[in-house]
Amino acid sequence: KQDEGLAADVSGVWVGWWGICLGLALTLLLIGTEHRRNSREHMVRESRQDRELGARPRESPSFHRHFTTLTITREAWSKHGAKDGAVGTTTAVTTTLFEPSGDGQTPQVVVLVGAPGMGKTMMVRKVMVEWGEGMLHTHFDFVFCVDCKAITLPMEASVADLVSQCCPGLRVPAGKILDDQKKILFIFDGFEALGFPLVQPEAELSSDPREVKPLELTLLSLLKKTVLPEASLLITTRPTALGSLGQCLEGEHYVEILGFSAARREEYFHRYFENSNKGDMAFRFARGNQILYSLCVIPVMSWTICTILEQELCGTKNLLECSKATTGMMMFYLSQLLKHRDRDNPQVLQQFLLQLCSLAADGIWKHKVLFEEKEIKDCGLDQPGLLPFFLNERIPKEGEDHGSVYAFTHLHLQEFFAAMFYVLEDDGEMVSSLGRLEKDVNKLLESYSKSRKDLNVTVRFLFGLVSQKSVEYMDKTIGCRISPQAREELLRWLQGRHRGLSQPGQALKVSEMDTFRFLFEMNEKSFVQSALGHFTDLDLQDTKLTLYDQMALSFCIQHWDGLGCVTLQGCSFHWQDPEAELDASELPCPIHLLCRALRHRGSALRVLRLQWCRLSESCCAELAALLAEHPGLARLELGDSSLGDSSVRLLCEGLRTPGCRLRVLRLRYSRITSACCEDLAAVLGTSTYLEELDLSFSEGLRDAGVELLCEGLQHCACPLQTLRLGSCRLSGACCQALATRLLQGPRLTCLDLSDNELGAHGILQLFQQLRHPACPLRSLGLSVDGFSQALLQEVDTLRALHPTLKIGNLLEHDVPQAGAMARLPCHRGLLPGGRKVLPSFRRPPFL
Ligand SMILES: Nc1ncnc2c1ncn2[C@@H]1O[C@H](COP(=O)(O)OP(=O)(O)OP(=O)(O)O)[C@@H](O)[C@H]1O
Repeated sequence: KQDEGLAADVSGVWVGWWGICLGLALTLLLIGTEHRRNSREHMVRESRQDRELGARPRESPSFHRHFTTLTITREAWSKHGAKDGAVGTTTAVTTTLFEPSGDGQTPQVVVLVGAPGMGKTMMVRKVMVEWGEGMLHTHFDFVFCVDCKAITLPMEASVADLVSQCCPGLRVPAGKILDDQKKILFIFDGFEALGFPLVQPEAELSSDPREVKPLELTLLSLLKKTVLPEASLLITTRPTALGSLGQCLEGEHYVEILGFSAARREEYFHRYFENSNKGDMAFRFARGNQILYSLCVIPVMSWTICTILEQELCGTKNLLECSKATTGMMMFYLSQLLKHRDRDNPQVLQQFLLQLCSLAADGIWKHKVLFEEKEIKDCGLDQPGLLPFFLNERIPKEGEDHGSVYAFTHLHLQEFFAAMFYVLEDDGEMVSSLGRLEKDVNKLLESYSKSRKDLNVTVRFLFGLVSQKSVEYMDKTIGCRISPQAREELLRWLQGRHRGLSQPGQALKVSEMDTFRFLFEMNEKSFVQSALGHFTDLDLQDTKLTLYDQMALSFCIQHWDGLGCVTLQGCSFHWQDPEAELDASELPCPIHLLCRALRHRGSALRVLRLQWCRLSESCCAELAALLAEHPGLARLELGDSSLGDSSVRLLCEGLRTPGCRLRVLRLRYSRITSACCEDLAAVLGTSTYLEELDLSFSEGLRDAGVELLCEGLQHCACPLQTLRLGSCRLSGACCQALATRLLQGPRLTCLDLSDNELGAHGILQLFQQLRHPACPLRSLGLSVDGFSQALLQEVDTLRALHPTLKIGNLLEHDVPQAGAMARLPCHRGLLPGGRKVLPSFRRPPFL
């Protein structure tokens, strides 16, 4: 319903770009010397009037505010085909259209080429506004704009009639205006829509602006310059019509619109949304989804996304709840694309789409984005009423003898149609001329799993298309039938692929991010439950999680009841492009979505591993809230150089709450100092659950920190069994405090002090306590390789007293992945003195 409402709401916008009548059938805009100011003002008003948003004038911003500069290439085309060699890419400001080119010549005829929705009409409007305001193109006194999409034929008129008819109040006779040809610019917008034959005998054409002829001849005379040969022309066209246009023109200059550059995409979003917060939010959303962001190069796609997000923001005020994943946006785009087609015969569209999708899929399998004219014809796609919406004609290079070649406007559009190929209902009558491609979903999925990672986007769209919502939307809004049959195959494939990846006897884990993306595209709770119900672990290591990924992950976690263990070691959580200039202070903490999902009712989470994730303080506050609310969470592993005292203090708040039942807390490789140890000691003193505390490799902890921790250990309720302080740059100074607590903390069975320089005296202090028969310790971590003979003898004595006691290096090496190594406090694991942060693996075995 919402979708329908949205489509109805914005229908006005599409009127503009799909070339349905904007107003007058033929718009001629005119300025004469004596009327210049009045006429210009009038035209500026006209051009600026935002017809696009006519449906909602309240929100209608000025044309200037909306217009975003486009990137163009000059002379990308020539009559004989695409130019060889480098093509200059310029950021277009309209002034450049009629500026002298490299050879110093001012172009008289400019052809503006662009795929549908690339912004040709917008560019024309910009030209008119700028000229009308007297800012640009001031060498023209008269500008006439012909909207080719709205011309109704037949009709007879001379050029002078056209001028007079459109400007009835003009006191200067039209004939007089036309005398000074050089001062006139004619704009033909949407040349491809001219529905008349362009080949006419020269003799039929007019050379006199006052001569009355059928309108098609009058217009053709203007294009072929048999009349007003010194007037300038600006012609916009989709690539499809370039061939026929080239036959009419002489000495033309070609300019191709390439769309929005990266910077302009961001600018467009901010221009679209009046409210800068909303603009930021919407852009962040699009930026966080690589497919959408890439599609935003096409202005109308940017518009599509903004329009949908605007609606979402009205409803939820928060795009994090936006369920419109990529497929949803594409379907909306498609629905608008086909809005004004003839709906009388839906079978024609279904048949056309079947052929189009078959072509797209065939291309995707063969890594092919260009299609020859023959293929298009063989498939029956050469239908003028439909083809130009989907495929753009490219003119071959000089010397190439095959006909024109065609391409989809964007690779992701081809991928979308390729996915549709697998699910579009076929009434059996269609005889595919491609014929070769099998509609076999399993083959697609298997190839993707094995080697064809490039099929990822196609598979993603496939999941999106078979959702219940999509099937209904496509049927109702577009009139095209999708079969949800493939759902079963998709489900079996998802269940099977991770089973294969999990080791026998180990927990069944999901370790591919794309699974979550697929499930998010489908967006069905029950499907997630069926797909993930058998798995217990999630393990994504060293993955860069975009905002889209986080949304997908969080959606799946919320509906994954059996999820017990989450390992996201070395992952990064991006809410925006790291290089973006957007203010990040307003953003929720990077793991907000994850924590929110993990808190869902019925969550079976026991273990959460987030080492090497560079978590900020605000993340620790979120984790504290999670600890407080999630009594099932038993093990939390964090740690890297971003974890400091204030972060640990925040965590301690969560640890002290009655709801927290954490048993194991690992805070390794951190920056913590003795400053936060009082808080940790308080936790040790009060928690009745915490059994293991691991602060290994936290080099700022030092002896003072350990002494403070020992205060907590003395409480008789302290259930701590394992305390790991390996590689914390401790000296013998902390040994007295530790030795005393060895007997007081009745449950402490493992103390790891490996890779610290405790000195013989400190070690002997510990050994002395170990001799006591009541000492519960079973493992003592020490670096024994430098032990003196006397110390070794002590070890033997202790072993005789406690045969099960282990003394030796206990450091556990959860060495981070290659990428995460760079995030260590000191580069490449070396401290300033050359000492290794990560201890050597070459340790002697336990004594
Ligand atoms: N420069 C721009 N600045 C802001 N928005 C733009 C710009 N260009 C295009 N758009 C958006 O894209 C939509 C389509 O643009 P436009 O109608 O100019 O495309 P077109 O190339 O003329 O398409 P068609 O070939 O279908 O006529 C516009 O209605 C507008 O929403």
